[in-house]
Amino acid sequence: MNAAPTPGLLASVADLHEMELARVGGADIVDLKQPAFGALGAWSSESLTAAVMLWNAWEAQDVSSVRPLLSATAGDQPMVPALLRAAAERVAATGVPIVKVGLFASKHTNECVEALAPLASRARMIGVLFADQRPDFAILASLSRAGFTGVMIDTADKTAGRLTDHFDALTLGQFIAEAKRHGLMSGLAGSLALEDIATLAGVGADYLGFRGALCSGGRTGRFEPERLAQVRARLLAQAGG
Ligand SMILES: O=C[C@H](O)COP(=O)(O)O
Repeated sequence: MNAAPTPGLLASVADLHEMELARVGGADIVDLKQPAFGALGAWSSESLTAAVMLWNAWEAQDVSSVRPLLSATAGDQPMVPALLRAAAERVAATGVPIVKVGLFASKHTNECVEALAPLASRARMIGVLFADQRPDFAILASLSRAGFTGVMIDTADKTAGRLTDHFDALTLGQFIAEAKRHGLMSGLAGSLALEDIATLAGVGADYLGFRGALCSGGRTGRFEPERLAQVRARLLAQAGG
């Protein structure tokens, strides 16, 4: 059986300076998230607009290297269809190419996904599930029907352990296989640490997402280029087998 391809590295950043550090450090996806505002804390529209301008400038400045993808989180929103749609549309309106929307535990998840379908037809949307909220993976079919680009598992309560404390590699591999079956790009995140890479690099995810592991002083602390370099080196070393 062929080994799973090496997952890409998603680095969540809290400001434009960290955005540059993530690019220089080789992140494959630069994810605009304000960790001080929760699991999927959102940047302001003005900051997102500036980030899109910087991202476009990268394209113009350096055509030799591959520009990282750019995503942004829509905030820890209540699972009310109209509110979730408005939050996602605000982010998409700034020109950010990939919008990450948190699907927190709720009886209204399917309604929320349906409410996002019109936006998913014109913007690349990623639905974020939360391992510490025991998500129902049946939602993957709804995300696919609604036109979502991808799905990821993260953790909502950053004091309640890492992703690998909630799901083992076998379960995560089944989630990834189900996402692929539904044509969804897949990501794993949730207080991931260096030592999680060996466990997760082979489960077939398209990317692994990091924030806490990239910072000194925890996820709301200082982004450290050396930490990003360590995570990237560990990922690439896993590729080498
Ligand atoms: O999508 C990736 C998340 O930003 C991971 O953040 P975290 O390391 O604080 O759980």
